[in-house]
Amino acid sequence: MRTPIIAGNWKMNMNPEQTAEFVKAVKDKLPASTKVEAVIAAPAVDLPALLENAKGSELKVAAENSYFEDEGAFTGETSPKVLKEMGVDYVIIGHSERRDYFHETDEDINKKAHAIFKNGLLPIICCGESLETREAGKAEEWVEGQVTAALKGLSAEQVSSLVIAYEPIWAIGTGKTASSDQAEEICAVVRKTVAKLYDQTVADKVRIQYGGSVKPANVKELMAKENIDGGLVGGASLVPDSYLQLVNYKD
Ligand SMILES: O=C(CO)COP(=O)(O)O
Repeated sequence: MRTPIIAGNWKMNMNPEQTAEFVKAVKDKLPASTKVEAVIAAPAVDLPALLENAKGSELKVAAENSYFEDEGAFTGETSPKVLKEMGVDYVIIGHSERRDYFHETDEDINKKAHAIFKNGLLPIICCGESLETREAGKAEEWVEGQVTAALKGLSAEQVSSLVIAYEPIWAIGTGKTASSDQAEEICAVVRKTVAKLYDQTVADKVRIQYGGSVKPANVKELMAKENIDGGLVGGASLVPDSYLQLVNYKD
């Protein structure tokens, strides 16, 4: 019922030429978007190359961040209104790297979610605990808190259409994947939180990704879990062959 969604998050890697090369290498080998949605989230500077080369293909395009205002004196920020005009589909918000290095708060992330919907885009909202929080036995309540704060004021219809990515910080770029059971456990908490805030119908519609050292070798096991509907993939999404193995995990 929920269409799986595998998104590469390139982070601050790749330039426009590499972006064009990548898309040319994958565009004819992607699954139908009704079977698995294949997404690439690229740095803002690469989005024109990504959009241009992905035209007419099954590839969906995401920005890695956007601001909560449409325009104005906000030096260095990216307008969600312009992202929509360009043809972008999704925007990642609340990635742990943005929370940690750029001090983004739950409130900022919530404002960004509203701005993204206002402009007709869909957010991929990230959440996830640190190793310290996990070891203190507080992962579930931490993630529940982040999800609750991010969704504040959004309608049931909006929440039904968005994506939440559970990315335990200790598993990002470390090669340490959460076991599929650990990932499933917290993804189930995310869904339960949505059910508590809205209702079970909304919770059954929201798509939940796992992120943190996802690779071709573990994608099938993760995707087999009941509450995992997709992956948000860093390192393994930078190479066409590995990206294609991920999005074609059903074959
Ligand atoms: O942060 C991530 C995706 O947003 C995960 O990165 P890695 O897949 O490189 O661990």
